[in-house]
Amino acid sequence: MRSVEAIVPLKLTLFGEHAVVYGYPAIAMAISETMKVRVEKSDKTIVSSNTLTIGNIKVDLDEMRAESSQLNRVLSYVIAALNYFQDRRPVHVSVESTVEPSVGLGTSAAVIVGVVASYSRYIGLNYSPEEIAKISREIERSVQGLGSRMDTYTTSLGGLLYFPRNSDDVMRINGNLQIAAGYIRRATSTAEILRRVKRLRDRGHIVDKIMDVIGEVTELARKALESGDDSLLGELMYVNHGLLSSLGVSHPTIDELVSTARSLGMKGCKMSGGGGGGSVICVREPKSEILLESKGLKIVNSEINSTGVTTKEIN
Ligand SMILES: Nc1ncnc2c1ncn2[C@@H]1O[C@H](COP(=O)(O)OP(=O)(O)OP(=O)(O)O)[C@@H](O)[C@H]1O
Ligand SMILES: C[C@@](O)(CCO)CC(=O)[O-]
Ligand SMILES: [Mg+2]
Repeated sequence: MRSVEAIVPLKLTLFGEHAVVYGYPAIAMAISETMKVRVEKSDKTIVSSNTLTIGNIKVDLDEMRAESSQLNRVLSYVIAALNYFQDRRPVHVSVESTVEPSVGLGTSAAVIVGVVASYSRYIGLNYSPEEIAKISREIERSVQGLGSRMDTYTTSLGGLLYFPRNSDDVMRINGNLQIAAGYIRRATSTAEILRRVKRLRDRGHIVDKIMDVIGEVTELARKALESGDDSLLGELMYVNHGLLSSLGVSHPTIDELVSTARSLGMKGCKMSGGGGGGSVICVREPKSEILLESKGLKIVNSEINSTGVTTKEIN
């Protein structure tokens, strides 16, 4: 076999981001916006990507020098995913993404899941989606230091998923939600925002109280999803957004968007993912994409993806 291509869905966090890192519940959804990761036979280990901030790069990992710290940071998830495998063969890893990196859509998780899924199949391992999720979760945590299982599990397994409180379980939610989503570029990474939240939490108990309320909002949202109550779900999005804003993880443009949506009587919007800019979701209605675009957000395909990561061999 010459190569293996993985198609990985990106994800949106519906409720509970940041709090989930500390054991509170969360809800996320895999979406129809996807990333392709291809592993191909090569003489040397090379990584190329069409979307990284340093341009359309091609890097020879075997010759990459340690002092290249910018490169190291940008490629850290790909490198960690390849290094997970003891059976290291020279390959060309190419990442093709329709969205920019680090926009709150789980791009870090998608890159890892894509490499783990395609490389494992390339060397003849037959991992299940659950195994890919578990391995990818450990890789993401090893790079970021902090983080939950949410993004790696959602991009591996697909669907609308509920992550229960203080547990390693993942449950599928039997519900349907039409959402509109978009993103603005951000200057910072989720890893950096996670460190900021941790510093804030280490300074006092108020953060745990806020996260506790986020947890309660998430539980109510799960019930609203199951009963198809979009108007309650939308209200809960506004509340969750306000709580995230109080943790300092939002962004002026996004706060303004959410507050404009509320004053226009729209059902509900919130930031989604790590924050500091990045993604926004709204309960889908005729005005929602117009509002997102009017504030400069790039719209993403946000239909539900139910398959999770898939791979195919190319001969
Ligand atoms: N196309 C890509 N090619 C290679 N690496 C990528 C690509 N896209 C993202 N990454 C890696 O993921 C990092 C971004 O991860 P980060 O967690 O900050 O964003 P995100 O996963 O989109 O957001 P969130 O975690 O909030 O959902 C990049 O710095 C890079 O290391
Ligand atoms: C901010 C966070 O909760 C979601 C990022 O998409 C981080 C994590 O769960 O690992
Ligand atoms: Mg990430």
